[in-house]
Amino acid sequence: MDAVTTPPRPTNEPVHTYAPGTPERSLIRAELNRQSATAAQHLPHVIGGRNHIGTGRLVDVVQPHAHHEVLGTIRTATHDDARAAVDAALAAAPQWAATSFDERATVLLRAADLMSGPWRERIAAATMLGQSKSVQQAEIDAPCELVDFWRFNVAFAREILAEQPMSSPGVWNRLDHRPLDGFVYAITPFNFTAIAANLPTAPMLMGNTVIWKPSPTQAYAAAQTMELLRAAGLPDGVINLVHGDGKDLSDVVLADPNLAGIHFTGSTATFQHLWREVGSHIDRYRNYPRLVGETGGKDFIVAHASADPEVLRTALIRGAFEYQGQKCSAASRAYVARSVWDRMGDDFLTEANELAYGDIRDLSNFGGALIDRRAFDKNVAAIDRAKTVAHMTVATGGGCDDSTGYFVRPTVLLSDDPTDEAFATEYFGPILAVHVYDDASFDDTLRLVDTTAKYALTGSIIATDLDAAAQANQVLRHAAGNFYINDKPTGAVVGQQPFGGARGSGTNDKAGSKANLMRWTSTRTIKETFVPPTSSAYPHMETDPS
Ligand SMILES: NC(=O)c1ccc[n+]([C@@H]2O[C@H](COP(=O)([O-])OP(=O)(O)OC[C@H]3O[C@@H](n4cnc5c(N)ncnc54)[C@H](O)[C@@H]3O)[C@@H](O)[C@H]2O)c1
Ligand SMILES: N[C@@H](CCC=O)C(=O)O
Repeated sequence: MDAVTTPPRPTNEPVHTYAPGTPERSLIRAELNRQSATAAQHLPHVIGGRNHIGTGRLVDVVQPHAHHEVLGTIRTATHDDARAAVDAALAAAPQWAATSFDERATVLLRAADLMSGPWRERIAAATMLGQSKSVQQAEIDAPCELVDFWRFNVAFAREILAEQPMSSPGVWNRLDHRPLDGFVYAITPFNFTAIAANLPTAPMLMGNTVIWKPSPTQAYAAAQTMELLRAAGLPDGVINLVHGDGKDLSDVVLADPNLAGIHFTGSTATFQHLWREVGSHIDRYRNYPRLVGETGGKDFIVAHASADPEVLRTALIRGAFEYQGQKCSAASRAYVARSVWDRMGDDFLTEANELAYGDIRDLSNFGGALIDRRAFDKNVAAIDRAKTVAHMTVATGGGCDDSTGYFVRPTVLLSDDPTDEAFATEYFGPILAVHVYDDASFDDTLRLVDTTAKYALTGSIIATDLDAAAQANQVLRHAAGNFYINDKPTGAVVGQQPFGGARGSGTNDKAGSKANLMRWTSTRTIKETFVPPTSSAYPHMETDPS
């Protein structure tokens, strides 16, 4: 059992600006140059603490904005690699479960300090190059959100351990927050280095051993994050990093009786596939695997007739087009009252048209490229379809160019039909569908927002009329797990806006919160009776006096 100690009180990691003349600007430039000039390395699996090359298909990991520049190679995990990872996770489990909470937490607190300090530019530059993030977008991801996940999770986990039941005289009740009885499979998306690192490390903090499969397109930063964790003292076999598309890996991992949980972030379709696979194996498992998945979104901004046009314009630009619209939280549908659109629509379209997307090594760019060919093709197809739809106009953008990188211009689709697929389908790119509604139709519009898409991740109401904001807050109660009033629907901060959504957007276990950490512990209740009874008779059984 752990002593009740007090870990350092977390505060959010300060966000650097990288403005001209700042020290961080010179440091990141130097690191971008260094990494760009380094010859591509093979990024091995790390199984049981050992680098493991494997024999699977070789895949290039490239810079999305300059796809001829190869950062590294990975090999897709085979059934043999998967078996080795399962064996390593199971072998490390008893010792890790017996390791005190403080020792487990120390690994993450040290990792957070390394990330905040000496590794800061290295991971930020890797995220920029591998995932095509502007320096500002990399900064709020890794380092900042990742440091926050690690520091806040330690504090939240300590609160969980400290919450104990009441005891009555003569009895001591305790809760033993055990790790799950098996291993956890963490499957992570391309778009956030912080999410990719949080998914294996949250269960690890609670005493579980983990198989971590990052996205192939995030493998470059993931490999460096794994190195950082090892430098912070992560014991061998506690997290086993296995690369690839996950198909062969899942054949083995999902069929293993010791699968105790899946910690997933990615598309709704992939999570549903995994859920079905688990269901088909349900009678094999020793426990019911915990399934935690944060998935897709079709996130909205609703502008009431009282909206401040400048606030709305900024929320739309940042919410829809930062990181090329590749955030699960990105605004991809907007409903704007006609009187407001008349005042800000042209300015908004002009600003969107002028946003600079390009090579993220040029710090003057607002954004970079889409992550890969698949994403590019999906967005091109969506724009091509929109051009053929009678009730829709491509109000700005629509340009696509994959000659050097997977570039799609910020695109606004204006539609008279708010039930069009552009208001319901997640394209995961810089495409915003806008419907301009009559000012008097605010009530109907809110109901439309609630029912058009299957997702419920994030959304915003922009209004200076507080009654209108309150009405939206009420009608859209189930339409978003993260709801914003007079702000963009992106940019949740750990410890401030716990993040996640329901309906088609996931299990809403709120990454970076106590609720999430609770999923990685299997609580045992212990009752100890100091002077136990020695007779089974109860007073009511005594004979009445005659
Ligand atoms: N709700 C959230 O918090 C959140 C956060 C980030 C991203 N997302 C969502 O993620 C999606 C974009 O990310 P993506 O393109 O990486 O998603 P994706 O579903 O294509 O891939 C996610 C991960 O699943 C893996 N995968 C796919 N099939 C697998 C299988 N059979 N076995 C094991 N692993 C498998 C992928 O290789 C990747 O590592 C979007 O839908 C976005 O909304 C959601
Ligand atoms: N938590 C991030 C989104 C993560 C998904 O991609 C945000 O709030 O913008």
